[in-house]
Amino acid sequence: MDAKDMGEDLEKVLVTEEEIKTRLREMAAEIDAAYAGKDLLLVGVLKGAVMVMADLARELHHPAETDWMAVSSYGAGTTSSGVVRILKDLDADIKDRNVLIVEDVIDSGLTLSWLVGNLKSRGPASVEICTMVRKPLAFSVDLDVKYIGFDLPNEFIIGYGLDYAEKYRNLPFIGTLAPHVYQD
Ligand SMILES: O=P(O)(O)OC[C@H]1O[C@H](OP(=O)(O)OP(=O)(O)O)[C@H](O)[C@@H]1O
Ligand SMILES: Nc1nc2[nH]cnc2c(=O)[nH]1
Repeated sequence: MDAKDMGEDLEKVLVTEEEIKTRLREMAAEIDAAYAGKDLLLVGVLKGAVMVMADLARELHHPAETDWMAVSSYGAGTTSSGVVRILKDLDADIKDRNVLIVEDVIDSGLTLSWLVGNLKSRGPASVEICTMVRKPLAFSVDLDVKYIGFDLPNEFIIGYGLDYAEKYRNLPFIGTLAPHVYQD
């Protein structure tokens, strides 16, 4: 899917496919350097992180392992509540392992705050966070995010894994939707 396929539904592109590629390469280099000679388990948070995980993992030179979690936050519509439920847990035991959580977006930060606490209670050697997008609300929670693709304004974004009603995850860029899409 591309901008052409969106017709009038696309409002604007915020981050292009090329910008995502370049930034991922830079982030992968930082991660390679930080974990050189160390064990590394990438933990993707379904479903949004599928694209970041696939592209980041292939940019890494590190022979990192991958695992997945699916969580659901009880919230109405597009808001997060901070009450999180595990829908799919990790296959791996993370005791004494270096865990890097891979996310598509940190918005309120509530999902990640909960997830970091949950994973730390399992006795890992370390837990760090990598996200493609951070939004400004996340500054109000105490989250140390080591690797950030882009800081974007407080708008609802779609593409590159991010959905609206499960659609638009397969766009190669990050953008916003025209208001009529929400009203239809
Ligand atoms: O910082 P927060 O406000 O808590 O929001 C961030 C969460 O929202 C998105 O997931 P979503 O619940 O939309 O699920 P999905 O990845 O399956 O689309 C995203 O992948 C994060 O997990
Ligand atoms: N698609 C999408 N999901 C989100 N979850 C939290 N913030 C967002 C956002 O801006 N877009």
